Amino acid sequence: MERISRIAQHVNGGAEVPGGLAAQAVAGAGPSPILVALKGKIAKLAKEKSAQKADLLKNNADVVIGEVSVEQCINGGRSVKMMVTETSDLDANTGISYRGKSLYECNKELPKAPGGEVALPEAAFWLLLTGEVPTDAECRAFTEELHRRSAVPQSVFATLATLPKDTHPMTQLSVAMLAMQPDSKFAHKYDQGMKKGEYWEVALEDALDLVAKMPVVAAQIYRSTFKDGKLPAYNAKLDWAANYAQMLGVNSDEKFKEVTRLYLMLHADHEGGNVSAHTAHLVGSALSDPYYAWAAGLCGLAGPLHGLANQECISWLLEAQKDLGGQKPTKELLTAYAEKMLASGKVIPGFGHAVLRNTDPRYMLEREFALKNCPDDPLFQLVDACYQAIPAVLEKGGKVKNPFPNVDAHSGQLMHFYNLKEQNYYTVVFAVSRAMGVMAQYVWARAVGLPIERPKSVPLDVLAKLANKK
Ligand SMILES: CC(=O)SCCNC(=O)CCNC(=O)[C@H](O)C(C)(C)COP(=O)(O)OP(=O)(O)OC[C@H]1O[C@@H](n2cnc3c(N)ncnc32)[C@H](O)[C@@H]1OP(=O)(O)O
Ligand SMILES: O=C([O-])CC(=O)C(=O)O
Repeated sequence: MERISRIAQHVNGGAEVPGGLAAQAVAGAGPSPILVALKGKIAKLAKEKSAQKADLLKNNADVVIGEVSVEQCINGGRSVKMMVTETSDLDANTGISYRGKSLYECNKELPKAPGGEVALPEAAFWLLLTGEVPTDAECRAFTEELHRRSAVPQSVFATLATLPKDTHPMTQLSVAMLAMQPDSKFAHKYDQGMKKGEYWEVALEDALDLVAKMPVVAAQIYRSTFKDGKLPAYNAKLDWAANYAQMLGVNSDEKFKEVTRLYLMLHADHEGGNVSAHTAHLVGSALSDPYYAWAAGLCGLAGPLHGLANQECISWLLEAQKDLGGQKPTKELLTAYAEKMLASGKVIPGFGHAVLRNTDPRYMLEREFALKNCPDDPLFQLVDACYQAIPAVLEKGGKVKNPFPNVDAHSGQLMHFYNLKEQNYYTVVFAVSRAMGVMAQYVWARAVGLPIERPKSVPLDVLAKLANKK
C-alpha cells in the first residue's frame, strides 16, 4: 500500500498517467495484463531453454568446445567460451545482435514513437526479455508498465544529497543503486525462503523496477550536479527514452528525444563478456539481488577502457578541436595529430575493441543519424575526419588488433550537439541504456538456473609449469 501511494505521489507530481493497462494496475487491479503477458512469454521460452540446458548437460557434458592458450589465460580470456548469455550475441565483424536480430534489423523492425524513425529502446528490452518483437500495442503497454514502476523512494535522493557535489556522476549512480537495494523484491523473497523455480519471476520484478527508475535517478543526478537541482516533471505520456530526455531539461527539440531513443536502443546489450555485464552476471550468480549486481556492473562501466571511453572521447575531441585552432579538420591534419598522440604512448579513445574487428555498427547507425541531422556541426566534421584518418594510423602502428571506431567515438558528439555538454555525465546515459541488457541477462540467468560462477585462476609459476609440459 505504501509503495502504491509513493507511486501515485510521484505520478501526480508529474504529468497525468495515460488511462491504459498500467494505470489500471496503479488503481489496485493487480498485475497489469502486459505484465501477465510478459511473464507468460518468458515462462514459455524458459521451459524450452531449460530443457535444452538439461539435454546438453545430460548428453553432451563432456564435449570439449575449445582450448585455452597461455595467451588467452594471461590476456583476459579473449574468445574463451565459458559462459552462457541468452539475450544477445556478438559477431566480430557484424557486431551485436539482440536475440538474433542485428541492430539495423532492430532499428527497422521494432516499434517506433508516433512520428519517430528510430526504434524504441523499451521495445529492445522486450525483445531481449522475450525473444520476440513486440507489437505496437504491447510496446505501448510495456512503456506504461515502466512508468507505473518509476517512483524513486525519497531516501535515494536524500542519500545522493549527502555526497559532495563534485562526486563523479557514475559514483552517484552506483550509490543510488545501492540506496535502492533495500526495496529489492528478490532479496526480500529470498529471505522468506523463495524456491529456485520462483527466482526469475521475482528477479523480473526487480529488473522492471530498476529499469523504470533509472531515468529518474539519472536525470536527478544531472540536474543536481550541473543545474539547479530541480527535476522537470515526469511525463508519463512520453515513451521511456523521450521522458528521460525531457527530464534532463537541456533541449525540448523532438530530435533530442529521437537521438536519445537511438542511443538507448543501441547501447542496451553487448552479450555477456563485456566488463559491466560480466561483473553484474558474476555478482548475480551469488544470488546477490539485481540492485547489487548492477551497482557492481556500473563500477566496471565507469572504467576508461569501457563505458567511460565516451567521456574520454568527447574530451579528446574538444582538445583536438582546440589544438587545431580553427583549422577545418581534414584527414591529413587528423593523421598527423593521431600519429603524434600514438607516439607519445597515449590511447586514442573510441578506437579499438576487445572483440569487434570491424567498425562498430552502433557507430555507423549514429553516423547515419548525424549525416542526416547535423552534417554541418563542426564537432561532427571532426568526428568524420577521425573516421577517415585514425584507422590507418592505428593499423600502421602495428599492434592494435582492431583499428576501427567503436560507438564511443561518436555518441558524445551527438549529445554535445543537442546541448548535453557535461562530459562527466555521458557514461550515465550509457548506463541507463545498458541496465536493460544486464537486467534481461540477470532474469535469464535465473530462468535457466545458471550456477554460481567460479572459474579457475592460476599463478604465473603454475602457468609456466603447464606451458612447459606441452
Ligand atoms: C563500449 C565499450 O566499452 S567499447 C571500448 C571503449 N574503449 C575505448 O575506446 C578505449 C580505447 N581502446 C582501447 O583501449 C582498446 O582498444 C580496448 C580496451 C577497447 C581493447 O583492448 P585490447 O583487447 O587489449 O586491444 P588490442 O588487443 O588491440 O591491444 C593491443 C595493443 O594496442 C593498444 N591499443 C588498443 N587500442 C588502442 C587505441 N585506441 N589507441 C592506442 N592504443 C591502443 C593496446 O593498449 C595494446 O597495447 P599494449 O600491447 O602496449 O598493451
Ligand atoms: O563488448 C565489450 O567488451 C565492450 C562494448 O562494446 C560494450 O560493452 O558495449
